[in-house]
Amino acid sequence: MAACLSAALHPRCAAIHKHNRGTHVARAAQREGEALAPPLPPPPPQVGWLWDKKAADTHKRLQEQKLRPKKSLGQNFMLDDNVLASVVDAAALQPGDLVLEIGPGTGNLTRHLLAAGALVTAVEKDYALSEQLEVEFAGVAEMRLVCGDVLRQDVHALLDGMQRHRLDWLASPAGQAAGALSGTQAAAAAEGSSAAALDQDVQQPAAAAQQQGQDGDSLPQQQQQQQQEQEGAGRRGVAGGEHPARVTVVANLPYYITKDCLNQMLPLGGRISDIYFMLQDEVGVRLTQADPGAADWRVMNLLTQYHSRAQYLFRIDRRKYLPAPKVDGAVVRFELIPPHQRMPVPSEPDFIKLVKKAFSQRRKVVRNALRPMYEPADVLAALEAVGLNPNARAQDLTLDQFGQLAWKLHEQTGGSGSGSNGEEQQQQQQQQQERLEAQQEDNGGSSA
Ligand SMILES: C[S@@+](CC[C@H](N)C(=O)[O-])C[C@H]1O[C@@H](n2cnc3c(N)ncnc32)[C@H](O)[C@@H]1O
Repeated sequence: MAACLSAALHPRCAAIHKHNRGTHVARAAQREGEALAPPLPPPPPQVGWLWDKKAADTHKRLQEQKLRPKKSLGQNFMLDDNVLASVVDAAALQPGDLVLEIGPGTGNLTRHLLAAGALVTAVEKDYALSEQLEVEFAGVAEMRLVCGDVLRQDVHALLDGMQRHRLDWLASPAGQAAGALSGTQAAAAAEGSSAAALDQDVQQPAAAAQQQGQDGDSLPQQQQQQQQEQEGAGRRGVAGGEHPARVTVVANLPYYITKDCLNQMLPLGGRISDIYFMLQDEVGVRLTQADPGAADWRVMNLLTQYHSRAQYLFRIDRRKYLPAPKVDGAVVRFELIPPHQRMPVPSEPDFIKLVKKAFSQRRKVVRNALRPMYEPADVLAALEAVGLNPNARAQDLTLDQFGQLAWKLHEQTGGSGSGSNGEEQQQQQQQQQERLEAQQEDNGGSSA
């Protein structure tokens, strides 16, 4: 059997990786259809440097550091290592996978991610906690810390930095030994891989690794453009440097930034494969179980469905957090859909604008809510043409129905009703054409 990555990792991680090796190789074998060796038992929590600090001791450690949880930063630390282990287990990380962690806090989740062999980039807004993390993880080649507000990051630059981190790491003794695993990993990676070419930004990294304080408003357009360039990038890489590696986002989120983080990350399918968010239970239920026609069918449901397949994984008792919030938590997985696999629409930015506008005045029927983007008479004609109730409200429509409405309005108005200028429209049509071509290629060249 090929040498294990874990043996070459930071020596203090070795004991934990010895366990993980069994689990990861077993998963790879499972994908190859081989007989499975019985999985190893979970590691005793005290083993190794990573477990010198238990999540349950968070309160004591904060006291020693003369720190208190900050409500303003949504600091509800997870005290139960079993919950954290379940989150990381659900993410089925392979050694060498890239993980973006939002809000590492006291590092409780971070330790589990590192123990799974991930290369972690963690963004923490709290300066005092960042200082502690810097000390704790000093010299750990698998860990990068960014002190800043995740919502103000240029996420593409952040992701580029993560891929460079991996290339640097692969060139290090730890990564070199990991290369010996590539045969097994490649087999595991084959599932879901789109055999993509190396993304240029990985070879020629963008100049800025992070731009704290950057105007957040300018990001979506830039993200969108880069996203188009990244279309087709592989979801999973192998241990070698030829492909961008799979990126997973994992976070125990401050509840109050959940929506903003989803808006920021959901459109990044193609660069990010999955997101595992620990969020408010009620939000998790709503995002994954609400149906059209119900009061809790909101714009975020449509955007979530458009960009991802969301799955409620499990509930978390509020008493497992420090301090305990007023509501329970939950873990939700968002499997991101790459741009060319999303539901086809005439123009993605216009489609999103249309959905948001339709929901902006929930009590109004869609044809009135969409004013002045579209004339009510045009909307009425479009609704009737696609067989929808002319008095439909936004919360009555499914994602598909919004798609049909967008196409019909586009056909009727030639796209002019959306307020786009001609140049934008041309660009959007070209992007749509490229998307269709990519889709046809995915379907083996058939135009069906
Ligand atoms: C719910 S706590 C989770 C801490 C740790 N991951 C855990 O599971 O115990 C949220 C963390 O996110 C950090 N945070 C809050 N807002 C942030 C932001 N905008 N960007 C990055 N980190 C943020 C907080 O300081 C805190 O450490």
